Amino acid sequence: MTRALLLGVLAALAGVGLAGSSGLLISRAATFPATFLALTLLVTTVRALGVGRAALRYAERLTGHDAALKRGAAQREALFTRLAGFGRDLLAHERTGDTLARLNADTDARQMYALRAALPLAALTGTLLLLGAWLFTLDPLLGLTGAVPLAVAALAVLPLRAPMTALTRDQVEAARHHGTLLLDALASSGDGAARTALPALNALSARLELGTLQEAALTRRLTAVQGLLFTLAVTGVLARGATLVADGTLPGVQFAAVLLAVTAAFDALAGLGQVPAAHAARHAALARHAALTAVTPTVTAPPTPTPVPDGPLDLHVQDVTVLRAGRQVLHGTTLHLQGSERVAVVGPSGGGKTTLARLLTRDLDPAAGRVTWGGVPLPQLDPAALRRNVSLHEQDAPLLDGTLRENLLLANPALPDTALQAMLDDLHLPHRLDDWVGEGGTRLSGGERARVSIARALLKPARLLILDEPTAHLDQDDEQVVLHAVQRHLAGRALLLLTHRVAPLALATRVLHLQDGHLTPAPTPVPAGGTPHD
Ligand SMILES: Nc1ncnc2c1ncn2[C@@H]1O[C@H](COP(=O)(O)OP(=O)(O)OP(=O)(O)O)[C@@H](O)[C@H]1O
Repeated sequence: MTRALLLGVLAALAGVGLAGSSGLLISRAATFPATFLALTLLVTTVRALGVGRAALRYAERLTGHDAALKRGAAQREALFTRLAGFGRDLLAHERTGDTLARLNADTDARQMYALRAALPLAALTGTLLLLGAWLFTLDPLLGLTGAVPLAVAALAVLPLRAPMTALTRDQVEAARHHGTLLLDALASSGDGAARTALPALNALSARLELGTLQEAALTRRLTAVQGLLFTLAVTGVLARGATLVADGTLPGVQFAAVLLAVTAAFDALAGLGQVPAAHAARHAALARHAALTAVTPTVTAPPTPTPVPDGPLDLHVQDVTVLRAGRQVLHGTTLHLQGSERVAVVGPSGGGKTTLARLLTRDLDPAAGRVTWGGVPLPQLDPAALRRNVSLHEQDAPLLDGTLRENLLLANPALPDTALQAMLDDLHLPHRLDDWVGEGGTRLSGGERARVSIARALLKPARLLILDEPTAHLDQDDEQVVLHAVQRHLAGRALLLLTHRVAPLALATRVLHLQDGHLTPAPTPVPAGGTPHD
C-alpha cells in the first residue's frame, strides 16, 4: 500500500508538472522566434510527463487495488473462519442478510479505506507541499495566493465530517436492514411474507434514496466552495504574477507555467469529498467486527486437537444433560454405538432426537456428562475432523442453490458423475446432474429434496450415518425405495436413525425410546398408539 501511496503522490505531481511545463512550452514558443531544437527539451518534458502521469496513475491503481484486494481476501477468510466457528448456531446470532453484509459491504469498507481516504490525502499533501515550496521560492506572496486557497479548499472538507459521518452511518444501517429484510422476505415468500415486508422495504429504499440525495447536496456544497477558492487562487496568481512580470522579477514564460500548475494542482482535491464517508463506513464496519469478535461460539476447537481414533466406531454418550434456550432437553441420556450397529431412536416431537444428533456432530456440547469417540472426549477432537467421520441427513434437508452435481459433490468432491448418477437412479430421482435445484432446493418437491439430501448423506464416506426423519416427506412406495437404498449403502458403518415412522425401524437392530430426556429400550415391536406412526 505504501508503494501505491507513493505512486499516487507522483501521479498528482506529474499532473501539476505537465500543466506547468505545457505553460512554459506554449509561452516560450509564442514569445521567442525559437528554433525547433531550442524547444526540444520542453517538448520532450511535456510528452514525458503526459505519458508518465498516465503510467503512474495506472501503476498506482494496479498496486493500490492489488494490495487492497489482497488485504480484503485475508479479512474475508478470517471472517469466514470466524463465522464457520459458529456452525449451525450461526443464525442464532446472525441473520442471513447480516452475514452477507459482513462479507461484502463491511469488508469492502475496510479494504478500500486506504484507496478512498489515505490515497487522496497523500496526493493532496504531496502536491500542496511541492507547489507551495516552488511558489514561495519564486515569490512569497505568489506562494500565498496560489497555495493558501488550495489548502483552504482541502480544509473545507472538515465541516462535512460530522454530517457525512452521520449520513454514512445511517446509510450503512439502512442498507444492512434492507438486505436482511429482503433476504428474510424472499426466503419465506411462500407464506406471503414478501408482501408483508413490502412497506418496510419501501421505507428503507426511500431512506436510502434520501441519503444519496443528501450526500450529493453536501458534495455539491463542497464543490461550490472549492470552485470559489479555485477562482480566488487563479485571480490572485494572475494579479500577483502580472505585477512580477511587469517589474521583471518573474520571466513571462514562467508565469504561464505557474498559472497552469496552480490550476492543475486543484485536481488533487478530487476524491477528497469521499474521505469522511470512507472513514465513517470503515469505523462502522470495525465496530461490527469487534461486536462479532466479542461473541464466543458455543463450540470451539482445542488448540492442539487429538486425531479422531481409527478403527471401528466406538461412540459413547455418557449420562449427558443438554440445555436448549435454558430448558433441559436431554437429561441422564446414555447411548453406546459400536462398529456397524444400527440403532433407531423414536420419541415424541420435541423430545430431543435432533438434539441428540447435534450432540454427536458437536454442534452442541452437553451441560453435564460427556460424549467420547474411541474413549476420547469430543471436545478434544477437531470439530471439522469429527464431522468428516459423521454423515448427517437433516430433517429439513438443506440444499445449496446450485446443480444437483454440486450438491452431491459436497459429500465427496472426488466422486465421478457415474457414481452420482447411480445414486440418483437408486433413489428413483428422475433428474440430471446438471439440473439446478434453486435456492434451498425450491425447484424440487419436498420428497425430492429429502432424497437428494439422503443421496448426499449416503455418498459421504463416514463411519457414522445419522438419518433424521429420512422418510418424513415420502409416500409409501418412495419410502420403500429409500429404505432399500439405505440398506444397500450401510456396509461397514454404524447407523443412527431418528424417526417417528414405523417402516424405517426395519433397518434397525436396536430401537430406543427417547422421552423426558431419557433413552430407554423400546418394547419390540414399537408400541401401537405410541409415538411412532405410519
Ligand atoms: N436452536 C434451538 N434453540 C433453542 N431451542 C431449541 C433449538 N432447537 C430445538 N430446540 C428445542 O429443543 C427441544 C428438542 O428439539 P428437537 O428438535 O431435538 O426435538 P425432536 O425430537 O427432534 O423433535 P421433532 O421430532 O419434532 O423433530 C424442543 O423443545 C425445541 O423447542
